[in-house]
Amino acid sequence: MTPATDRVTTRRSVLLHLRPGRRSALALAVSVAAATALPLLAPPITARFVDDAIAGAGTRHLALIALGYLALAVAGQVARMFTGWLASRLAWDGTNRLRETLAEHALGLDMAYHGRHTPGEMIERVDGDVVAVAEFVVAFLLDVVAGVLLLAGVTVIVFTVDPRIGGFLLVYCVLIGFGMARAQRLAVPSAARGRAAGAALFGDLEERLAGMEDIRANGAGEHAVHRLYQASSAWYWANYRSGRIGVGLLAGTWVAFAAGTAIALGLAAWAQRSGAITVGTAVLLFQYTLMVRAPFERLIDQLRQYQAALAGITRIGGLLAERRTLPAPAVPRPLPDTGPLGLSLDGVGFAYPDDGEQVLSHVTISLAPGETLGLVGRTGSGKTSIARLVLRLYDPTEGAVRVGGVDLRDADPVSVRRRICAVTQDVQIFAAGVRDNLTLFRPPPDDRLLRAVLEDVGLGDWLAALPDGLDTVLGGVAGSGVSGSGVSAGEAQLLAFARAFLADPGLVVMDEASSRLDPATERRIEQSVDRLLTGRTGVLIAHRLSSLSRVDKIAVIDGGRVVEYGRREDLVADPGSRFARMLSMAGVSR
Ligand SMILES: Nc1ncnc2c1ncn2[C@@H]1O[C@H](COP(=O)(O)OP(=O)(O)OP(=O)(O)O)[C@@H](O)[C@H]1O
Repeated sequence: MTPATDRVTTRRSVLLHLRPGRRSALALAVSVAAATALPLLAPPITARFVDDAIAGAGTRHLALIALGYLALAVAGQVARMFTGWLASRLAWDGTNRLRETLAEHALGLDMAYHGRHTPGEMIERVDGDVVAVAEFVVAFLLDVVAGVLLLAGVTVIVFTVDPRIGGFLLVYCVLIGFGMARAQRLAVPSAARGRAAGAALFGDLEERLAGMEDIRANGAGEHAVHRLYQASSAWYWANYRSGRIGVGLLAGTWVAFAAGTAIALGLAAWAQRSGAITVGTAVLLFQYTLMVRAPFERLIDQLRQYQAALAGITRIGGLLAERRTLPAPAVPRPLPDTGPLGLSLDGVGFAYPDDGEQVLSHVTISLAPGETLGLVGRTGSGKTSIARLVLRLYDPTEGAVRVGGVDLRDADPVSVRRRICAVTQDVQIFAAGVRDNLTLFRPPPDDRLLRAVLEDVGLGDWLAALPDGLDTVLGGVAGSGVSGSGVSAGEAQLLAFARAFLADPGLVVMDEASSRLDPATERRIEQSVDRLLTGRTGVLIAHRLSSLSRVDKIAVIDGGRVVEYGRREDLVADPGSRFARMLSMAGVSR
């Protein structure tokens, strides 16, 4: 497929989401036709009024014509308002469908994709671009379709009244339309640059806000403000350039219209003088010439929205065309439905797709169902990367990761998400009720079970202190800059354990919290870790060597390789082992 046909296909796939139902489309077509036809009937009434007035018609007769004109004007306005209402309702229905598809698609994309795009950029795509498209669809129906129909109607009528003036109007409309189409080609890329600069600014802003605590604590405020200044300035200049093009186009059309109206008026006056038409018909022709101006002006007004929408549709299409790099298995195999799951990594090698740099090599580890493994190693050694492979956020570039005897590349993704659970140190608390925060928006089990789980992880008193119990809306982690009903870092960790207990997985991957917690919370977390690992297979990325007292096996990772691997008690008993040396250096009792 060529890039051009590719672009057409992706645009079509976006527009298909916006297609209304048959009945709505019919209602819209009728109201657009009425909103266009009614104003076209007005000039003949004015012409009649002028001719009858010149011929000396009575006041009553003229008043009736004037009333007819008024009724027509009101009916035209009503039709236009109804079209506007219907068009925006249908556009929002369509764009909501599109937003849903986009959000679902984006959530299904790999971590590799999300690593390349900031959350702010995704928000701009799923919301900003979709809004631009919605606004354009409304404008397209009201101003573009209705405008083009009106132009066609005016030309046909003027042709039948006076073919010479009709011919002039046709040439004039074609020239203006051609000029605008050329101008649009000039304007679309500059509008696209404006929106891309906007997306970059919002992406930056989102990242800075999310990292507020680190930025403040490390005195990086000045740098952050400078980056924002650069992004805002790029946005300003991109918009300034596209605005300048828009203003230039508007000025150009004004001049073209003034010239066209003057010529049409001259032609009408000449035709009337030569006796070909009446004064009323000359007024009618003049009115029709004026009518041409409004749709063209609205068209050029919409050009900016059209550019934004076209650029938006292209980017939305690009996002929809984005495919997972993790291939779906041809015949998905479910992981064992119950009980702990065995885990084996056989000769695993891995490089992140973005930079292709080898971060893991020849990693071979195996855990029987119910066994637990502690991963230790310096920062950047590859522990998190191993965890990501076990969660199938990426596929290994060499070797295989098997869970419950099933190669994760062949495993049914639904059962992978159900049977393997991650407890990370970066716990996301959603601005939602406690219930939804525990079940992650899945249908909640019985409240008694939720309370029991919270009690078990040591959050019983916390729940009792909440104003609305399980219905209390949480807003964020304390100190994260997000307002909310006080969830401390420790409580957030405990909530993550409660989530894991509710999910009841067969394999748990845990990234131990490296942040300092008070001793009481730390004890509660340790107890929760113990209970969560009981009867389950577990991989624990430990930042404190003392946490490893509970695991069966230890793998010491260095530079992406397993440099030591064995049963914990064997390694502890061997004074020459790296692990034993690490324990003595850290002063941790064995
Ligand atoms: N998304 C990514 N894209 C590219 N490279 C990455 C990515 N994440 C990590 N890396 C690189 O992979 C290597 C291993 O990182 P990893 O996060 O697995 O180490 P770690 O042992 O978990 O470190 P830490 O203890 O600091 O969390 C590092 O060199 C890191 O820079």
